[in-house]
Amino acid sequence: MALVEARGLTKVFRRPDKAPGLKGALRQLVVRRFTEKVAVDHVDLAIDAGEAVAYVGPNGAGKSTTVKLLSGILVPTAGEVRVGGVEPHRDRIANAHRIGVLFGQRTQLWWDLPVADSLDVLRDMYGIDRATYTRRLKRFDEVLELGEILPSLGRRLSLGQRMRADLAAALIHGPEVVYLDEPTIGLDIAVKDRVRGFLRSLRDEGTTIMLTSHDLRDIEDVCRRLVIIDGGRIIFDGALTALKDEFARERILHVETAADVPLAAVQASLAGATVTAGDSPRRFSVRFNRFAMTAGQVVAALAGHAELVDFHVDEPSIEDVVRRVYSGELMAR
Ligand SMILES: Nc1ncnc2c1ncn2[C@@H]1O[C@H](COP(=O)(O)OP(=O)(O)OP(=O)(O)O)[C@@H](O)[C@H]1O
Repeated sequence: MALVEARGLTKVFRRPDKAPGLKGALRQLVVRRFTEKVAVDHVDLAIDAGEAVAYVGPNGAGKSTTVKLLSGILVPTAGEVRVGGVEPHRDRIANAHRIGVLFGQRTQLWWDLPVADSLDVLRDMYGIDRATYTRRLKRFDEVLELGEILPSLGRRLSLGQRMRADLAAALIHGPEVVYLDEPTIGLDIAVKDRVRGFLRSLRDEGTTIMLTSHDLRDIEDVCRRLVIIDGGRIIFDGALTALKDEFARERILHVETAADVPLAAVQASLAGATVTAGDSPRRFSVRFNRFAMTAGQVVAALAGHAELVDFHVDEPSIEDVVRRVYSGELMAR
């Protein structure tokens, strides 16, 4: 059985529909009207222990709502959810010991306490023994340079410092599953890299990770599986490489020639490809389907028009591919 399991998981929010002003308020007292928003719509998800899954989608897609359902903060409107066999919203305490949650936009540190005290409160709450606590803090310090921020009050931290402290707070009890929402937002490049390395090591030690990020480097570095949600529904669930392989048919050959070349003639010799002018008459690019023709064939066709000075082939980035799945241009599933 998967460690995290959701079947037909659905969350509908009801918001009172109130017209503005006193009249609207009075009318609402008499006839209560609501607008319903289906934030998560029949989501099926199974995550095995030790998997690292990226959970991505455009703004408002339903990512945070899913994480809140999985962490027991919200009660599902319909469907089932289990983490390690426990229904998170029914057994919040058992679930809290098992999971770690980081919401990039919110903190779980106490504003008026030094970070060290916040972590100490968590140590007490989770009943972590001193030796384990000290070992974990040492490790966090190595990766997150926690030592320097331990004496600072929660409210004095910069965004980057807060994120590092919050990561420590989310992981101090050694959770089996961690839900991380934008864990590298606001961090400088060097710290981002270290956090990613740290998440990879957690994954390799068997921690299950569900990662939400708009930074596709986070995803590529940490996760092998990608789940894309849009409009509350899962529109892709598979290996990152499968997404790339399935959809990244496109290759772009960038060319520089020794002499000006009439692009219409180039286009005519490359049926099925698209030729686009570059920033000079001797530079252009050819977009082609790598399953229909090879880069070698394209180069051979171009060599018939002019001497090639330089060329290189680009493949679409995963960011590009995901963007196209969102936009409906590439249909997955
Ligand atoms: N408490 C709530 N009451 C009413 N509607 C809500 C509530 N929480 C979320 N929604 C709506 O549900 C939808 C999904 O929101 P959610 O926060 O899960 O999206 P998200 O994918 O996490 O977006 P983002 O990337 O912007 O954080 C949105 O349309 C949002 O407005």
